[in-house]
Amino acid sequence: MTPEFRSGFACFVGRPNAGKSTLTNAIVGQKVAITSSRPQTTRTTVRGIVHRPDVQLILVDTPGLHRPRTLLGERLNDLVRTTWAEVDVVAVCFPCDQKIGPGDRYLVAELAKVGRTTTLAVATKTDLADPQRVAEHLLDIAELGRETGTDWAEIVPVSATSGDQVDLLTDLLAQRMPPGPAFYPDGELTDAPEESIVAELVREAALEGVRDELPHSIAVVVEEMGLREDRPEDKPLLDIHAIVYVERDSQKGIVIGRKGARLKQVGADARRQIEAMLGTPAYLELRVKVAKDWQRNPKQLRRLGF
Ligand SMILES: Nc1nc2c(ncn2[C@@H]2O[C@H](COP(=O)(O)OP(=O)(O)OP(=O)(O)O)[C@@H](O)[C@H]2O)c(=O)[nH]1
Repeated sequence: MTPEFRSGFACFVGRPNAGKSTLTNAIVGQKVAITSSRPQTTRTTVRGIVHRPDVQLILVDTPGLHRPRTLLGERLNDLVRTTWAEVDVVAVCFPCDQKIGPGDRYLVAELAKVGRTTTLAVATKTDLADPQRVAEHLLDIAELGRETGTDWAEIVPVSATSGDQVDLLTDLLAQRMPPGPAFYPDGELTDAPEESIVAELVREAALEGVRDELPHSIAVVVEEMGLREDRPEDKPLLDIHAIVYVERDSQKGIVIGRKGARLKQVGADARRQIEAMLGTPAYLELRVKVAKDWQRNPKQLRRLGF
């Protein structure tokens, strides 16, 4: 008898910078979610899809949960909680290079309130800690489970960067998917529309090297995207017009740079990534606009897709 097909959803949660996006990418085997060394990079729920002969595992990448200070912050937290309630497995990431802290406790306690999904603990970034420290970290995670009444289905150490134990984690997640038919066609790796992937790649490039509060002020919207007409079939060109939004005039200057140098670099970096991701040469036009205090303004948030 062939085993029953399984299919379901899992998500990684954890404090900002815990390595959730990198782990999603490592499991899917292709760049799907954007990553950066800056916390709170992830804003949208991007799915990565793992296809196996007997299982389909859909990974949902959520923003970090934090104490909300703006309307955007509140919306993000709502999005996180909704995701927790809907998925089959939640995997909490605890980076090995950092001690368990109040942020982790808050998150696990909040997660315990949702209380219906299977929870796994993942000790991420094992390559950054020596074995002794990893062992201590695993004990701390177990202790946190006892404190919060969380019954970890597994505690798995992994390194997304070196790939160590990534396959094991994938197996453990896959095993916990419920029986059911596939949700997505074979071979599809993400259901994020191409426009949103492109917008995220532009945002990722724009975040490179900016400091302080500016990273949180940047949002990108793709206004128009389509294959240029009058091109020979074997030489397609994708035209993309995107807008980089900031919150204040002063930030506009920073993003554009001296004589437009920074924006040009951002465009070149993003275009390379877009071409690699979509497999088509692209022409990318970027403009920078100010959307005053968009993180606090409901109308602006809607326009920017939140
Ligand atoms: N050495 C090492 N670095 C890692 C590993 N996983 C992630 N990182 C780095 O940690 C940083 C944060 O990784 P992300 O995957 O963006 O973290 P995240 O949890 O998705 O972050 P947010 O979206 O901000 O919540 C990046 O600089 C990654 O390169 C790992 O296994 N080993």
